[in-house]
Amino acid sequence: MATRQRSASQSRPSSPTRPKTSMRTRPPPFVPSSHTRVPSASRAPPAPAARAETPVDRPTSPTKITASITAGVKPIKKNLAFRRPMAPHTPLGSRPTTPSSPTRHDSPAAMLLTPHQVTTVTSHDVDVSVDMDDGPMLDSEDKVLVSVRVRPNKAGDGKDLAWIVNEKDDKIQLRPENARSGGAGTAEYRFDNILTGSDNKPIYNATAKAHVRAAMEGFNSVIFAYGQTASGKTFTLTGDDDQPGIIPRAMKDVFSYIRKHPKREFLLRASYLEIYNETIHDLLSPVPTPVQLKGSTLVPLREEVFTSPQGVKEILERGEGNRRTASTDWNERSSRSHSIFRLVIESRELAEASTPNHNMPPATPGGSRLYRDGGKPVQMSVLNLIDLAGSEKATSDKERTREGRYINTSLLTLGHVIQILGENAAKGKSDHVPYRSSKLTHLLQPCLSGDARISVICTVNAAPSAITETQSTLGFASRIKKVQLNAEKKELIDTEALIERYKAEIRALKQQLEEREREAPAMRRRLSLREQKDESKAVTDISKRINQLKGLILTSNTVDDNLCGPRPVSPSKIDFDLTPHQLREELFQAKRKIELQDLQIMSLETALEQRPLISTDAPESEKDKLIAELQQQVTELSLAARSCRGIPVEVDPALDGTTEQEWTARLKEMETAVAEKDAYAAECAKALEGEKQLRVKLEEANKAMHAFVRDIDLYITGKAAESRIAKPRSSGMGALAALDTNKTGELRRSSSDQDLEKKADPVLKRIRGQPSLLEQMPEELEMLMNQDDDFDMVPTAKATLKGLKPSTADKENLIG
Ligand SMILES: Nc1ncnc2c1ncn2[C@@H]1O[C@H](COP(=O)(O)OP(=O)(O)OP(=O)(O)O)[C@@H](O)[C@H]1O
Repeated sequence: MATRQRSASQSRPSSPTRPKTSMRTRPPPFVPSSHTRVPSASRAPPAPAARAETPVDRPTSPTKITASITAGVKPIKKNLAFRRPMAPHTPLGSRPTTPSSPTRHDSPAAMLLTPHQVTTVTSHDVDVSVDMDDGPMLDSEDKVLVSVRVRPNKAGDGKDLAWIVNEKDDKIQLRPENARSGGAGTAEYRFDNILTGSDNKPIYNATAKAHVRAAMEGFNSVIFAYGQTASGKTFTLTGDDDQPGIIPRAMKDVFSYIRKHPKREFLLRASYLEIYNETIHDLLSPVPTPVQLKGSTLVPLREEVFTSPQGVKEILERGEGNRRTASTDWNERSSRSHSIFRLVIESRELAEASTPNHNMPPATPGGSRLYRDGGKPVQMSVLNLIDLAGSEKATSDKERTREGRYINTSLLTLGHVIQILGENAAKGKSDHVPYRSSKLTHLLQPCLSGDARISVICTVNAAPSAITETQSTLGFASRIKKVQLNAEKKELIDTEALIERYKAEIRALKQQLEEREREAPAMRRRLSLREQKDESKAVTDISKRINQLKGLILTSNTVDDNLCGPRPVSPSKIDFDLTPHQLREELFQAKRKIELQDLQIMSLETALEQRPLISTDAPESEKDKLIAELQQQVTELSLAARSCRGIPVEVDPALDGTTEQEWTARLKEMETAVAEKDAYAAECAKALEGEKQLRVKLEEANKAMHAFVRDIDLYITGKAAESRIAKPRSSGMGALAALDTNKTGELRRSSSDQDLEKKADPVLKRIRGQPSLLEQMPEELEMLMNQDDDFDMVPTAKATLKGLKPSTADKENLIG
């Protein structure tokens, strides 16, 4: 089974302590907190006691620093598919292979929430040609809208179907020839809609459009798909690129509705859950965490504010990526969990800025600040879009069978609850309804008990092989039709709505800004250049925050259901009916605004110089990557710093061994490099030793040569002495010169030498009888000349010595 393992490094970090900040402190960047307690779908306005932690700090403390939700969280791969890719339209009854476990795709990027989520990319391309206001109205609002969608057969001709499908009259009936094989009768079923085909647009228009509109108008609404596995629930709810399902179409309509209601402002936030094996999981949480159902409150639950179709697309994409799916015997990508996409819609009439509501009662502690501020009540509703897991028979895979048991049990409980509710409504009873028997019914309790408008799309497989399952689904559809609803609009007159908190924060920040603005001229004289820069930065940050908060609140001017991102607000027009005094006042205000903008420009320039490593609208995955890298660096540097200071370093388990692994690898690399260098050094030493030996040999050869030369000199000197006539010849011109001359065959004796020789004739005669010194060349020199081919230098030395060795002719010349 694919379980979500929570490593130490993935554990949620504790929020850092909030630093105390003075009034001059730069306000924090807007980062809604990750987990927000939400009211249950039906109990939309939270009771003050169970007040939700909201995605922002309280308006009264705009300078508080909110912890980044992703601190310490490992980045997780982002799943790029918006919707899980649908398996190719499987022929009915075909059996794809079964993998070992369901996938909870690697949780995608842990995110830093930005106020706009994603606002700049092109809007989700959904073809919704029917305007929301032109869509169908709910005819019987106290009843569940029940539709049956028949999945087309492989050929698409409806020929081999076991059911007679009458779309025109919204009837479905088992063919008589199939009645026996299914063990069922041929009773006719009638519902609000019987739909066929693969086009998702008519399905959306018939089953969901009115409910989305109701949600925008302040009613809690639920749309869910129920049916046997592989009957087309996910295809209906999510769809694919060619056929967007109910969820993307609904989101498109939400923006379309805002666009068409210029007198209201809206705040949208989304969460995405799944119930897998009776445990609720938050599909938007970067760290897989089970969500607890406390009463009707889900904790912890991540809610994300979004401001554009692209923003919600990104949320859906992430949630879809985290859903557990697996291949079963019937469906290649079977949902193994019930998934619930929740959209909280807050809206209220735009207040006329210049007309405070003086008629309202004064604010009392714990009472409504709304009246004091001239605000209007806030409508709050929840739209739940639910894709239930499919009921199924035991499969060939153990794990799938176990999941199937959980799925079937919770669906049975849902059926049971629906039956009791139907009976209670029909017979005017109030029997106990076992909502808490399963997580699904517990979660849906507020809606099922009547406080929501409900639309159910029962998907069926009309093949003869699935008659029993189809009958069971149609039975469920019939039972839920009997449930009585009593949904009412929720209007909050208190200030707990998020939209009001944002508004209050905007007011507080604006006040701060005005104060600063008033003090600005005096301050400029008093402050140093650096302080002035800081001041201007603080001012810019406040205005930035104001703009961020304003950006979260949507109006018809700021949203576009088709284009990318919010539109700029159109400039206000000049009213020529104003008196000169009023115009002067406006002019004065405009001048002040310009001054303020100058200040902002200065601060923006400073900010530009110190701009962050990554742009704020970079994809979440990049931000997460950068955060992870920086965290890694911080950890490594702090470890290094500790070890430098001699503090024993304990390896942080949160590092998950990665640093240690990295350093071990580096150490190995260095050891290899050292070993290579050692080997090279040993080779060098060996070569040096060889060189030394060569030098010794050369020195020996040198000595031998000198001895030889000395002998020659001695011989010549001796000859001169013996002649007793001439002075001895200098050794410089002695043997070597003589030998050189001799070598060229041009040994010339001077006439005076010849004379001397004649005079020394008796001595010469004596010497001639003895062996020549030249013939007495030392043996080792001879050896050296003939051996030692090992070294480069030897041939040179050898050549020199060979050059020195006189030839027989030379010797004869010399002696003779
Ligand atoms: N109306 C339809 N037209 C064309 N293809 C369809 C239709 N309904 C379902 N399919 C195809 O049938 C397959 C199974 O559909 P899907 O996954 O939506 O079933 P499911 O009811 O959600 O199953 P599970 O409960 O196992 O998750 C998909 O490949 C889907 O594309």
